[in-house]
Amino acid sequence: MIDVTGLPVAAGGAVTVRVPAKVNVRLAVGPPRADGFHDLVNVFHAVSLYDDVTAAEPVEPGAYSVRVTGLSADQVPLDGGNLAVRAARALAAHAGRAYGADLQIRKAIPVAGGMAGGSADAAGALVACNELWGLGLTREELMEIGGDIGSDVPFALLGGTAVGTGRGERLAPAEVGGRFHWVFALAEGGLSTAEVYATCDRLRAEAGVTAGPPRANAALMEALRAGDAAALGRELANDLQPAALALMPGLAGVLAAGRERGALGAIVSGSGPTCAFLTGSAAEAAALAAGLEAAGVCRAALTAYGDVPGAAVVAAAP
Ligand SMILES: C[C@](O)(CO)[C@H](O)COP(=O)(O)OP(=O)(O)OC[C@H]1O[C@@H](n2ccc(N)nc2=O)[C@H](O)[C@@H]1O
Ligand SMILES: Nc1ncnc2c1ncn2[C@@H]1O[C@H](COP(=O)(O)OP(=O)(O)OP(=O)(O)O)[C@@H](O)[C@H]1O
Repeated sequence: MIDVTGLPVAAGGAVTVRVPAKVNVRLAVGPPRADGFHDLVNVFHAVSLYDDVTAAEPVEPGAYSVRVTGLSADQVPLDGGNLAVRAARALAAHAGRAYGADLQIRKAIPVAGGMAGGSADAAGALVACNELWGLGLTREELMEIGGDIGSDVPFALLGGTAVGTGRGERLAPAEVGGRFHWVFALAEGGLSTAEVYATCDRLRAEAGVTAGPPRANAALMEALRAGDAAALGRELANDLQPAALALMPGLAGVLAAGRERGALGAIVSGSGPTCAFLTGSAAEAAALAAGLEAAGVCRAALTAYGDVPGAAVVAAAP
């Protein structure tokens, strides 16, 4: 592992929180709002790819530092723009105290990949610092603070499967009747979430389409409830997919490669460019991942299952 900052590891107490990635099994996007965001019906599903966030005593009193290791660590900002640092600062401001923290992030969630890796790190920092500083805030209170950092942050705290409305920050947990097995094909490079939403608006305008309010899908919710992978595969839908494909045309070939190899469903994950494939079992997922890698259509193909719980403390040292 590479320590990209070379900062010393802080002495004293430390709390480590594990946070899952997400895939959106339905992402229905309404027209742009006056504040620049879009109303959504966003069915989040947490999957077993995790970032670990450790919060320790600050290197200097009141200071925030961050070190990042793991997958594409060199693409993650190390200044105040890091979403984990922003979240820790927001929590300290909420508490009205000048705490400071030394944050360590071990990344396994692709950066700028449409799987909410940055949001996961923000959620991890909120849970870890809440514990480190002994604040005792509830998960609901942390979700409120997290919603101001990013639309996906409250879900990273909640986990499981949930329907997000508003910007995606208002969550209602959904029932899931079984384990779903996924393959995630990682792309070279990332996509900017804001640019993908803007491209969605542009493509709709060019096609003369006026988007109505985003709508739920009863058949999808029933497939989740029944644990029926074949039915879920048929109902997967992402309104941002045409925009992601317009910005990265090669993704169409990745989706086709997964379908040809028997995936039950193939979709761009969130704002992309990661492509998600649903399969019928862990063995099918492993075979599909190997097939996609052998075909050379992606940077790497990872297997994971869902759903899994949201941000949780996995280690704490006094
Ligand atoms: C694509 C998804 O990942 C699906 O879960 C999310 O909608 C994006 O969530 P996120 O990365 O947390 O995004 P935010 O940090 O809240 O917003 C980044 C940018 O995405 C656009 N954005 C985001 C959410 C939303 N409901 N409407 C939007 O138009 C806005 O341009 C915004 O400035
Ligand atoms: N801790 C962090 N981890 C990853 N990216 C971060 C972090 N903090 C800030 N960023 C910035 O945020 C950008 C988006 O990162 P992120 O990995 O959250 O994208 P994403 O997975 O596409 O998110 P989403 O699915 O929520 O749209 C990155 O390009 C990076 O510059």
